[in-house]
Amino acid sequence: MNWDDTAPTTDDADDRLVGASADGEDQAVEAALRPKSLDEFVGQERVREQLDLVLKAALARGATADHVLLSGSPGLGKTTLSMIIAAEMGAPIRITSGPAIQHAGDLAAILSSLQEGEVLFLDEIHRMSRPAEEMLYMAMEDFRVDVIVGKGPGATAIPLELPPFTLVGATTRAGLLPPPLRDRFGFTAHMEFYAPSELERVIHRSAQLLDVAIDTDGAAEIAGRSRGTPRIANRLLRRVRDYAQVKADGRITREIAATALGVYEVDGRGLDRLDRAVLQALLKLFAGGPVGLSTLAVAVGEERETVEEVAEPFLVREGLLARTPRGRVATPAAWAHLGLVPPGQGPGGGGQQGLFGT
Ligand SMILES: Nc1ncnc2c1ncn2[C@@H]1O[C@H](COP(=O)(O)OP(=O)(O)OP(=O)(O)O)[C@@H](O)[C@H]1O
Repeated sequence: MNWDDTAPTTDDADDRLVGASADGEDQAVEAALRPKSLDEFVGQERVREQLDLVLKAALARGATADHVLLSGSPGLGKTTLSMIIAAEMGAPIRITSGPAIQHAGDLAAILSSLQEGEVLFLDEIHRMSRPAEEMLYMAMEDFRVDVIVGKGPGATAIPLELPPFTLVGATTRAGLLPPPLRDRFGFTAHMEFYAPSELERVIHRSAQLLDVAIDTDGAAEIAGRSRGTPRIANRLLRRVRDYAQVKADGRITREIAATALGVYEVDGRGLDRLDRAVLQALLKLFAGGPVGLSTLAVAVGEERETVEEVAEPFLVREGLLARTPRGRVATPAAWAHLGLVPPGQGPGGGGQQGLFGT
């Protein structure tokens, strides 16, 4: 057990410039930067096209849209898309999350106060309590809930009719949803990470809304470091804007963006200090592995969970690190990224040249 209050937790560690979760500042600015319609929503072409059909067909029938499940990593636009669904349907939206619904009664209170056609956005739907989840099954299918009154043998179920509504569930872990819940969604969309060209469009759009001057190369530089995630792109844009205002004439060019993000220790591929520390330990101390997770964590002075949950997913996704049954292994791309030479591959086969060069 760890009694060290000052040790970084995974939450602390994700409170970083390239963390995908929203921090306080993000929440304040995000409302202003959210696209308001499907046309404004950048990327995710297939999801957009399919959703457009689902919504238009429902509108044409004068019906409420089918329930929608959105899965994907944080910051890819699930909340934004749920608001767009409501806007496109001309319906109000109610926003809540799985952890906020711990009792079936909490859910019954929300469901029974919905208006006809309203969109209920349930973020982190996989974290709802079991009894609430079971109540949701019936609500989604039959627009009805049974409210249990009393306890024990005298308890009675009072059926309560609900107005038709659209549930938009969001989850980062679609695999954790019980099949009966997953099956009740009429439309399921998996949100992918964004291509750099799509993030450039997000950045140009946000720069315009924030009244920041940015050229094409400046946007490309920020996009390349944004880890496929619009939330990170918007956050990096704000930090680069600060730098451009203080150190230059306010205009963001490639050079300004690269220098500013260098100050914030976000490298050309979007790795930050923690990511690079993990890679450097793996390459320099363990010759590229395989090495066990705990040993690697001790070497970088972080918690095991921090390395596993905060740094590794992106390193694996980028093809820089592999998780194997024998431990963590660096890929050739990792050696190249840090400008190091794998053992045995240096001039003359000696191997270690350049190993401590950066
Ligand atoms: N496709 C997009 N086009 C433009 N901006 C986007 C897009 N997707 C997301 N954004 C921007 O990224 C930010 C984060 O998006 P959002 O809050 O919808 O993500 P999320 O997937 O709901 O994240 P979380 O899982 O943490 O709730 C918002 O400010 C939004 O403006």
